[in-house]
Amino acid sequence: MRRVPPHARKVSGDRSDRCAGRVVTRSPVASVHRAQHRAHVFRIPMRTRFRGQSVREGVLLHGPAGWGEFSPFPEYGPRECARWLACAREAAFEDWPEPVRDSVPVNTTVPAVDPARAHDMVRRSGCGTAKVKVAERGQTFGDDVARVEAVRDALGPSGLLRVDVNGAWEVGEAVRRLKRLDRFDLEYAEQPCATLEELAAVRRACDVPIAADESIRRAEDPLRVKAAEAADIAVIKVQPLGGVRAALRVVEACGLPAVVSSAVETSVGLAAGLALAAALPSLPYACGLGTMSLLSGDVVDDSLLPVDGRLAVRRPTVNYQHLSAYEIDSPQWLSRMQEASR
Ligand SMILES: O=C(O)CCC(=O)c1ccccc1C(=O)O
Ligand SMILES: [Mg+2]
Repeated sequence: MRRVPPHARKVSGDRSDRCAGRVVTRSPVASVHRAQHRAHVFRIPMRTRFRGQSVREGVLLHGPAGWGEFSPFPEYGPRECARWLACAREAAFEDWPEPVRDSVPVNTTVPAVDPARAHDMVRRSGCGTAKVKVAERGQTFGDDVARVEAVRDALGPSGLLRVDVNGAWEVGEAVRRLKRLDRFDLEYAEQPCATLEELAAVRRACDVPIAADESIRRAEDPLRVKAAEAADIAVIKVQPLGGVRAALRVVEACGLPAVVSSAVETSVGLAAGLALAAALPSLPYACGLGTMSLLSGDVVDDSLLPVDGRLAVRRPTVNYQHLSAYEIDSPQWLSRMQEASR
């Protein structure tokens, strides 16, 4: 008999009656109606603006295997959203791979805030690795240098410091800027340019290791990164890749070391990323799963907050009292989920 892994065990069975079941049927009217009973739309304010957003919204699904989160970013269309939904359904109805470790190292994520705030955020996080957002719209490269300098100061010389450019730079600009930022000793640079070809060119021209994020998360073929010699590291997000098992297959096929990273989810969504990070045969880098502190609240008791830079592997359970504080009535979200399931 197959053993049910601890994180796939049924959660707080008491309310499962009103939450179990699938959202999808052939009839849009029936399925949206049904979804209203089984899906919970949430809206949680962020502590700091991140990626131009000040709230995080999505849908939580409850099934026999546990809770799943469907929280695609606003700009994602139905085709991309289908993979995010597959991740939520896997969490609610299927099982996850067995963990091979009981904790996962994480980085703290520093949004495009001023240097004093960045310093403070890193110190409070307790993490020895920080990822700093740079190239924010409306800011200058001088702002980036000041933030990176503050974060290096907060980490001390033994800390690891990575930057995330979200594809904003041209090749020449990226090479010059990464060389300047490398004064603060960069562990790697995430998505310095938008395309694979540009990433490959930057990688050839500078010593800073390159990580691919959008080139995997938003690509038709996430495996092209390896063939294009565009990156040293693959940033892996479970929702955009269609779930824990699908993401595990991407990691295996692409053959690059993986950094499992969040999409700034509640602890329900983070738990899926944590399950992947826990199951990977090798985990040489800290993961980007330390994002709970970017949200002003959570839907579980036992929030996935790192302690001493590590997340203990577990799967927290939704607390309906916490959920009710953030639950909203949103037909738009239910139809978004509906469209993703076609
Ligand atoms: O990797 C991390 O440290 C946190 C996750 C993160 O940065 C992120 C979160 C939501 C959307 C995009 C990104 C990104 O890596 O670009
Ligand atoms: Mg990124």
